Amino acid sequence: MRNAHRVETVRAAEAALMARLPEGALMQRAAAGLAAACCSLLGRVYGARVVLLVGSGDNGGDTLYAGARLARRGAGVTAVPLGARVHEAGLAALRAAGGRVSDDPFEALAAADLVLDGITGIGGRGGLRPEAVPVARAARGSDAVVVAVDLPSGIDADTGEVSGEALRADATVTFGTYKPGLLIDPAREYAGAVRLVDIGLGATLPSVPDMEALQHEDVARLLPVPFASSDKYRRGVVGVVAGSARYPGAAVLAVAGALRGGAGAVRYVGPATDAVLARFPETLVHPGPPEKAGRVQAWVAGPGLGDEPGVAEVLASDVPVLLDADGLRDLSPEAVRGRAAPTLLTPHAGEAAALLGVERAEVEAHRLWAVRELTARFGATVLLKGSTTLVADPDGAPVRANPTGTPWLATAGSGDVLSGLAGSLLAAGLPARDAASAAAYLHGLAARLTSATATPVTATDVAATLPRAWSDVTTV
Ligand SMILES: NC(=O)C1=CN([C@@H]2O[C@H](COP(=O)(O)OP(=O)(O)OC[C@H]3O[C@@H](n4cnc5c(N)ncnc54)[C@H](O)[C@@H]3O)[C@@H](O)[C@H]2O)[C@@H](O)CC1
Ligand SMILES: Nc1ncnc2c1ncn2[C@@H]1O[C@H](COP(=O)(O)OP(=O)(O)O)[C@@H](O)[C@H]1O
Ligand SMILES: [K+]
Repeated sequence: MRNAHRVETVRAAEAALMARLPEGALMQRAAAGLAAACCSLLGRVYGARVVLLVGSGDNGGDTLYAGARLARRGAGVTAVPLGARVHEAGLAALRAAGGRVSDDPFEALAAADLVLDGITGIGGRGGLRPEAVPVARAARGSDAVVVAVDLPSGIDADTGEVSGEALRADATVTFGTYKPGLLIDPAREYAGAVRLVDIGLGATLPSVPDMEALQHEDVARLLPVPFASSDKYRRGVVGVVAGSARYPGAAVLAVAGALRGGAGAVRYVGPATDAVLARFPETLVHPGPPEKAGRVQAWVAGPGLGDEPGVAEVLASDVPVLLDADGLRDLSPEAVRGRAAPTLLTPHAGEAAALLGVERAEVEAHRLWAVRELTARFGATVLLKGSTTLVADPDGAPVRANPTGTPWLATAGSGDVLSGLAGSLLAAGLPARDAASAAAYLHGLAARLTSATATPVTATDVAATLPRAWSDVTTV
């Protein structure tokens, strides 16, 4: 599991740890880890030209001490102070190691091999200040590798929001724990590849994080495995209410996802039975209504449904229900709140915006807020799709950010595959939060495996690659 903690939590844990350690020890740990990461990125340190962008706080201090370590190994290190103050002891260490200070950032950046962004860390508020903006742009425009210290300056560490300009890094070296902003777009994209440096904070951080991201081994533990005594009904039957005369393909894609999600059987209910059977003869089909179709352990309703009935009927059932696409249209919180069994909503940003009564751009800029707000209003588990898929649970468990996926997934019908897959995991008995996050993980991984050759993927490809993703996750 990759854990993330909010600034307030990090500060409290740091204070508790610092009380047990000699003064400055934590900053030295951070600087040592940062310098080591820089050495591995540079390959050859001796003679490398390194520029430090130094703000007025401790983030600048980390950067100066790391710069001093690189200077001692023969790098030519130039610090560019950008704040009203500078970490004096760090600056003295850099000078003692042979580093220099320049007030012309542009000259230094033009020749740099490596740039360290130490403008702001967890103390940063708002986007970059105007005077730092041209410097950040010059860093990005240079040939240098840009490494953000703790986090890219200008992003919001707690939410992943970016208001104004932020520095775009190739890599981020973060200390002690991930920050939520490093897991959530738009900020996540600014961070590049994130490397965590252990500074001993595990001893004082709370065991329940503020956010988390599953890894292969976590997903492997969640996925259902049949036993010798299993039969198809005990493995779970997932019912799929999807498709219409206009969108029969959505039914096929949702069933494709459902067949690969570990349920023992998939029951399709709706008008696209011919299309579904032509593609997947193993499907049990029924024209509807859902309550006449036979027993299921979970329902998926909505993909390509148009104005076809079925949503109200599945909401009236006493089993877990996943609503997607047309199943979310005009959905009232009361219809969901009154249910005894779990409900999982899987909107994309546009659907989330409609449910919240805001513009789509608002959801995209404030993804964490949007997923939490939907969860609170509907009393349901919510999977918000998009560039970073988020899963929030009404019981207040840490929000999960999905670390897999690729923008190639932004292709028609891929969401239908996801809803079938997540519904199948629900039917197999996973709690809604686990079903949603394991499904997003496998779905994103399947898309990555499919697009490994940098070619466009189709929703059908993603569904067909789900078994490879499953095996990739379970054979670590
Ligand atoms: N507290 C600790 O024990 C440790 C802290 N460490 C480092 O310390 C950092 C936090 O240090 P600070 O609390 O000093 O905070 P920062 O270094 O993040 O920055 C705070 C300073 O930046 C200014 N500032 C705020 N927003 C700005 C903006 N948008 N543009 C320009 N300047 C802005 C503030 O006026 C303040 O002077 C962490 O991110 C980490 O890098 C590490 O050394 C590990 C140990
Ligand atoms: N920019 C992006 N980066 C990564 N994944 C994305 C991006 N845009 C969309 N996705 C993913 O693609 C899928 C699209 O689902 P959805 O919007 O419901 O499409 P459809 O309705 O056509 O099936 C979701 O899993 C979503 O998370
Ligand atoms: K930084």
